[in-house]
Amino acid sequence: MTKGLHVTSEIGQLKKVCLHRPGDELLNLPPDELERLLFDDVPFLEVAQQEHDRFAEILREQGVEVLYLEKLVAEAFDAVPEARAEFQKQWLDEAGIKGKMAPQAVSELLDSITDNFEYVKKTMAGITKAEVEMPHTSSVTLDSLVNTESESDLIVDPMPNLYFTRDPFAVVGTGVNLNRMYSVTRNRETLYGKYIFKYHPDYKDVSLYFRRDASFHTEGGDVLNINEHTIAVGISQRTQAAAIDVMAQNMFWNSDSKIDTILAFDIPVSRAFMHLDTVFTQIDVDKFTIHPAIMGTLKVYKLTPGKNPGEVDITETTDTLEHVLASALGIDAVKLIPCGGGDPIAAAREQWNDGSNTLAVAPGKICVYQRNNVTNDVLYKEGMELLVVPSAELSRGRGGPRCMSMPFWREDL
Ligand SMILES: NC(=[NH2+])NCCC[C@H](N)C(=O)O
Repeated sequence: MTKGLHVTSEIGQLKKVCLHRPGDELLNLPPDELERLLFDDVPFLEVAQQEHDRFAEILREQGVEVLYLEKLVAEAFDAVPEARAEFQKQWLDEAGIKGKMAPQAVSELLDSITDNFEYVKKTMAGITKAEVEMPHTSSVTLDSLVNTESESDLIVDPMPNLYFTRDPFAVVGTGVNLNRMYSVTRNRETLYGKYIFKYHPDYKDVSLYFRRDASFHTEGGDVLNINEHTIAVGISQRTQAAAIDVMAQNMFWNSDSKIDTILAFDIPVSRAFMHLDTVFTQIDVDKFTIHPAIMGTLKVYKLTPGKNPGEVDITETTDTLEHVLASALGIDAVKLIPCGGGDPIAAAREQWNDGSNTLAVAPGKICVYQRNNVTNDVLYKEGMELLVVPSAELSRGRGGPRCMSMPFWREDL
């Protein structure tokens, strides 16, 4: 199969996608730390894995090659053995390990894992105190004296949100935004992308349009590929307007990107609408599923290259969502299909469980969560072909089929 990345729409036939199979990180989720770790409940891992395996199988049945994040990182380390030590140093720096002796003890634990695939999964899972042998020499630190209440059984936090591969990086055209993420807990996830796009034989030559050491934060759930020249980006809880300025500079002026229009959608800042793709996703050439709460007039800013190198022109449009999307796609009209079929209670419930967060494998053929039966019924009646993903456990992390996938290759429309 071809090397590199190629994504110029949200709906062109999906050929390759990157997933992460939920792993032991979900066993290390302390119930009293859920909010900080951006989770709403503790999923039952075995069932979450079964559901996820079914999701992957559904994609393979559609002719999609399924890549796993953890495997890509291991392949990068297999290809360039020195990369693992470089990664480990950075991973340790960002792991938030407290105490004098603990970093060394954790490092030794990781070094004892020879197989790169097992090693990568361990760096994702988190590390408990019981797993490392701490030397008995004094390990008192000011932090351990002062913050006695923050004693945790974990030395290193798990990364429970990793199965939402949509967010740490975002493929645009033939390049990628390697994100700096909003939260400390999720920002550690971007390290895996860094090592894939630096060392993996198939992906090391792609252009980066954003970097994880940027001053502003952005996440892939906010980036929608409208066509080869246009992306939509949410200004949201997760993506700052200033991050979009950086993207525009890099895409318009400092790279091989074909993007010459960025539409910045200013959406309300809230947990339920954390990313643009929690309020709408494209499902067909002229159809989107949306959360009704976002309907009506929306502030949208259009960024395009200015006359002189390095200049970006910005205009503000205040138009309906339908008009903005139709003109971006270059078509007469788009149809917005509301989550919950217009019933406010069903809409709120099903949006909470990612009823508007669909993944198109081809125009009109979409992966949806099984539990959102009201919305799914509406989509079915609109003529969509539904690929139904079981969702009792996966949905507890607040992300749906789009959040759980990062397309690496789609056919052009
Ligand atoms: N693209 C998305 N909508 N991703 C959803 C991510 C959910 C995750 N628990 C978070 O808060 O970050």
